[in-house]
Amino acid sequence: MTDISALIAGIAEELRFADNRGKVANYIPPLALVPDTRFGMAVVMADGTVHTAGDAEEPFSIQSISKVFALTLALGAVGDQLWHRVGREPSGSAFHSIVQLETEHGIPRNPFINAGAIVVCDVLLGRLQPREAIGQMLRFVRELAGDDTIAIDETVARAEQDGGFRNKALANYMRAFGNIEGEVDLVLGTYFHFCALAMSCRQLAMAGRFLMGGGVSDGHRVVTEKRARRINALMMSCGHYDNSGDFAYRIGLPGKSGVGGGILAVAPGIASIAVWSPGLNASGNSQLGQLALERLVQRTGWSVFEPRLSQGL
Ligand SMILES: NC(=O)CC[C@H](N)C(=O)O
Repeated sequence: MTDISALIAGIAEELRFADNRGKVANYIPPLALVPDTRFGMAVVMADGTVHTAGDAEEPFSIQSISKVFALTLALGAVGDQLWHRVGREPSGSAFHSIVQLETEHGIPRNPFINAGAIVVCDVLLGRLQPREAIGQMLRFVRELAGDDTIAIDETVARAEQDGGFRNKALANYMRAFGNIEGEVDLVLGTYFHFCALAMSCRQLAMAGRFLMGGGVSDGHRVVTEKRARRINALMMSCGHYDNSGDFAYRIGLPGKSGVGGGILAVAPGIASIAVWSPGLNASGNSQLGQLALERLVQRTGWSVFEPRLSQGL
């Protein structure tokens, strides 16, 4: 039996003095203030045991990782109807790219790029007021994590509302194609509040349990097994923007990153994993977070592409 606590403590120690730490995002001013020396990791095993290392209890801005929770809520609200308005293919483009929207008639490639997540928010607002949708999201992640202290960082939400010019362009552009139905400001306000959720590695790994557990978290069914499998498939193919292929190649787990430097990764049936290191690579994914996950899967054999001997292969 591998000692997971010792394993991740070892990885945290190895990466402590890494010199290629990536660059902290600065286009959202409050994110630029986070020191690049922060590093946290949390692993929740299928049996419920939790292992943490480094700054695993410190909340950080989960940013695009919220797109996983928003997608889950939207699928719950409208089911497969969602796929009329957003695709399921990797974009091969940057997270905030606009280029494909012109030739693809305002239909974003997938729900994990900004354009796709903005459409997902618009879908949620088809049934709820922004305040209700934000409240629903907060209740959802609190329940998934089993932790009522999770909050939204209003400073981050406001900073994105004050800047966020690319997101405004994306939303307006999609509105021109008829793929945003609500008021652009309200849709974006909701989107920015989702992105501004602050969670620690422990809270995030706890919240990811339903994706590890075939849709079940802590004995409660959150989504069907089929839906959990499909969300994992989207995370594998699209969770890291134009870096998704490389993430699958190196790590081999469904994962979703955010520009706050967090990554949620899922080893189905085995573990839910969160890692945080604020420095980003050129595609906007945590540089050391990916390296830490790569080392973890190399040492545990948790990649989904690993032959599972227990299944008689
Ligand atoms: N990749 C990300 O985490 C991007 C999210 C960020 N809030 C944005 O919209 O730009």
